[in-house]
Amino acid sequence: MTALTGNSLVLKISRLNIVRENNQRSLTNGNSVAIKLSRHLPPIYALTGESGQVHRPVGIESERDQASLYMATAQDAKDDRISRISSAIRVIPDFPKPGILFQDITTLLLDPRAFKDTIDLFVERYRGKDISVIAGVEARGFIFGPPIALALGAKFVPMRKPKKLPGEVISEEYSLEYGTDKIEMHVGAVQAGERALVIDDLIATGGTLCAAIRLLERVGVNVVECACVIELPELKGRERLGDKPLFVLVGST
Ligand SMILES: O=P(O)(O)OC[C@H]1O[C@H](OP(=O)(O)OP(=O)(O)O)[C@H](O)[C@@H]1O
Ligand SMILES: Nc1ncnc2[nH]cnc12
Repeated sequence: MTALTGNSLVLKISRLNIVRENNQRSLTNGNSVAIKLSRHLPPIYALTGESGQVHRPVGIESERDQASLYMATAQDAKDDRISRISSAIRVIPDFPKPGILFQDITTLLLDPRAFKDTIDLFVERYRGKDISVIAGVEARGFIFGPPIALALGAKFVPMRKPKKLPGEVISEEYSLEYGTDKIEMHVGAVQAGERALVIDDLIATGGTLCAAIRLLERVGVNVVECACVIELPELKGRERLGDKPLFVLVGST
């Protein structure tokens, strides 16, 4: 539904409305303004709703305008989700050791919308990419991996800390921002030739993801990409991954 109120154009799109008022854009819930958007958009525009579907804009002057409008608005909706995710992550100084700025994703999990946005962004990226294995790293990769695996119709393979898995395992050691550790995977959980995505909440030095990649590649799995919610770029984990693609949603918050 579309309505003109004074100099405001209101587009009702599923549960979100867009208002243009005094040359400022706002998202509204019913008639009350909830969020002011800061980025510039073309004068008349569309919005991707919760389903990710792009709604058709009105008053487009040319095919070219229309194409750039779709791109701008899809990007804005994506940015909106990213900023919601970023603001839902809490940062705790000096945990677990002095000098560490701990990125706490438990607050993201308390916000169902931001948590869903996180999963949706990963699923949108990997849908149709023929991925049969989602390998999640203990512990926080166990939170984000399974819903992605279910949405993609892939299996979830836990990469566990030592002595947790009951069957025959292969293991890899790695160094951390604070300490060293080891991860293990059940023999037979994956087959040579499968296409895998490695998921974790965060990349710091990249040691954990590199160990996960080594484990999978030792048994002939093709690791297509690694995906994390957060990257700490100053720790150069991306460089440690070398040519292996890395997809992240937010830089350190
Ligand atoms: O890029 P890196 O330097 O390897 O660090 C990243 C890893 O560190 C954190 O896990 P942590 O080892 O603290 O284990 P936990 O999730 O079991 O607490 C984080 O969840 C990643 O798995
Ligand atoms: N700064 C950090 N915050 C949360 N998890 C981490 N793992 C390694 N470094 C971390």
